[in-house]
Amino acid sequence: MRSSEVDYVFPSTPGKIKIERAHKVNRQFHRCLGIFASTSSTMFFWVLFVIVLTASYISFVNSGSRCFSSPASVYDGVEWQKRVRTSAQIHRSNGLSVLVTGAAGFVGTHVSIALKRRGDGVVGLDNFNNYYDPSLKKARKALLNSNGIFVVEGDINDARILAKLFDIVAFTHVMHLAAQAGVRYAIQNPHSYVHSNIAGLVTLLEASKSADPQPAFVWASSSSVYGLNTKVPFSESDRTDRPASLYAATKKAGEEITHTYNHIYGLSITGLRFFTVYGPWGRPDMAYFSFTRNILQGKPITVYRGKNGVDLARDFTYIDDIVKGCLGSLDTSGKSTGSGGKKRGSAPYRIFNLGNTSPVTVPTLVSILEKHLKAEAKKNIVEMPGNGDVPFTHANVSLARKEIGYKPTTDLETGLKKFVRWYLSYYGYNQDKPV
Ligand SMILES: O=C(O)[C@H]1O[C@H](OP(=O)(O)OP(=O)(O)OC[C@H]2O[C@@H](n3ccc(=O)[nH]c3=O)[C@H](O)[C@@H]2O)[C@H](O)[C@@H](O)[C@@H]1O
Repeated sequence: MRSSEVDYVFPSTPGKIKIERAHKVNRQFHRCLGIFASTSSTMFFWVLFVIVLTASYISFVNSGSRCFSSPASVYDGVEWQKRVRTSAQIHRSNGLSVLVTGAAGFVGTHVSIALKRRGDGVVGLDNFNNYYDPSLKKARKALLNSNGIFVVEGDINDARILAKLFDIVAFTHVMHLAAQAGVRYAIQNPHSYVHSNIAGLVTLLEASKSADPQPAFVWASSSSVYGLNTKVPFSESDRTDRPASLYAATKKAGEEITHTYNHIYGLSITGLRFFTVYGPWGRPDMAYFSFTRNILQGKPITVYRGKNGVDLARDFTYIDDIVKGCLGSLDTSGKSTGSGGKKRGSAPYRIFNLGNTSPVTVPTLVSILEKHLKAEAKKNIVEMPGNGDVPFTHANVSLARKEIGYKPTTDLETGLKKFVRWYLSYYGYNQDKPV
């Protein structure tokens, strides 16, 4: 991969490559200088030296500042700090103060608003990357702002911004929803999964364990960790060592990584295995969303089918149920026990399935959409390609019910009706906004 491509894919990766490149330029410059000095007058040499050194310094500073998603000065402003503090303010007794990563994402937006509405303090963090249409993320940000939630534009890989945020606010909880999502996209861009779901996770855990007081940490794992399991429904104690995609592997790695931070530093950890979450303000890369767009535009949709003509099925879970699961997890998370890099006792480590408990096939999903959209889909049925998909998912949520009071209440028919209503109000029948 060319370096320009690396810069594009990883906008916030600390700029080791660039800094090294700047040093290399300096070294080459000094080598040339030696040759040049021997043949020129001292005066000319020093004038040239000062000019070139200045240019070299400016170039170095510029390359350094590009290495981070945002210059530090943006975060140091009095006005900026005031916005962070105001957004984090708690307006109920025993309320929480939550740092929500991926706040301008689908689940992040809904969870942030639900927390704010019940009087908790919320500060959002989002890098607004272009995995899917950033204008949808900007629209979600506007919605969050109108609910009194400030979303900081920054990346979970940027340790400086994280340290700054923990410096300004004593967060009681981190709700970590920022991730590279999507099962099949991992074939095209594997490194983006490692960058966000592993490197970014570790950077955020480092900041969380160093914070004083340490927050409790609740984060989004995925139903995809069950991989090639055939035992249904999926329970938390089932095997998760046979992932079918790199996406699933990074989520499984996240479960192991968070365990070490729980073990060594006493961070309270709750991992939530989300099962194909859908609903208003959803993700355009997901099947229910792209099918809706194509059906309305009269374009064909591709429906994958499993081996021997078996339909694929998903335990599609409505966003409002997921939000209840997230809030229930935050409320019951228990305290972290560490400070100054040492733990004082054991802290909770929990993993819960958040699913709907009633899988629906993909062709049924399509016919529900056809009904709500009053339009027929042009179906192109093909065998499921070997790109990371699993044939079915099905959640057992008894543990989540017992521990956090989770009880899904929205069936796919009802949830899709709400989604379609939102879709038409947001994009209109003519769909003049990009998706
Ligand atoms: O629950 C999860 O763990 C995962 O759920 C979704 O992943 P997925 O279930 O694959 O959701 P979709 O991409 O919406 O696909 C749903 C179903 O439609 C099928 N599909 C998808 C796309 C398409 O063009 N045609 C098609 O038939 C897929 O094979 C799958 O069976 C999310 O995209 C992941 O981020 C999340 O972690």
